Amino acid sequence: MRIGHGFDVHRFGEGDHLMIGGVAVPFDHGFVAHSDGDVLLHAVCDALLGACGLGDIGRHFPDTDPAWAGADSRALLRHVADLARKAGYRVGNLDATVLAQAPKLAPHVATMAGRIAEDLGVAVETINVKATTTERLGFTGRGEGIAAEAVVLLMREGAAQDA
Ligand SMILES: Nc1ccn([C@@H]2O[C@H](COP(=O)(O)O)[C@@H](O)[C@H]2O)c(=O)n1
Ligand SMILES: C[C@@]1(CO)OP(=O)(O)OP(=O)(O)OC[C@H]1O
Repeated sequence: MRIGHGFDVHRFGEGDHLMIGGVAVPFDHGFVAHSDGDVLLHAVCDALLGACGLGDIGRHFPDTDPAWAGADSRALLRHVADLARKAGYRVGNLDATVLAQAPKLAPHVATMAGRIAEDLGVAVETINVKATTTERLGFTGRGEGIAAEAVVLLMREGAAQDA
């Protein structure tokens, strides 16, 4: 078994929606980013890469490379899932938290979990997505941006589910 942790932050800029967990959430700002700025999927990518010992998202998709300008982070996640499979691992479970003062994310977390499950090729029960405010404290609490954390457990392909 291998454990991985991912963390990402994106600040707000102009726009009318936020991409979070592969879902376009209507909002009065967008994210400033090289890609679509999907802070949750970036944290998930980093958790998977970390568990495999494969570095981080910036190593695989440099933000200086025009190939990733405006990239759909679901495509990045599918690529990372493929790397994990090729390294001989499958996802045991994944748990993620989005730190956002606003918008309200509870109505979207089930859809986010479904999209992540689809991209990882696992059952939706394997994925848990939740949200918290930071009680108006810090940069998320001041509404300057959003952070996300993810923890993943990878199993050796062929190992029992609860091993
Ligand atoms: N952006 C957010 C933040 C939180 N929620 C939901 O509200 C619950 C309470 O949040 P606290 O920060 O007061 O713990 C939290 O458990 C989420 O269900 C949300 O939907 N969107
Ligand atoms: C995803 C990548 C690549 O487009 O860029 P951003 O969208 O800026 O995201 P970030 O989490 O800052 O870094 C990873 C990047 O390399």
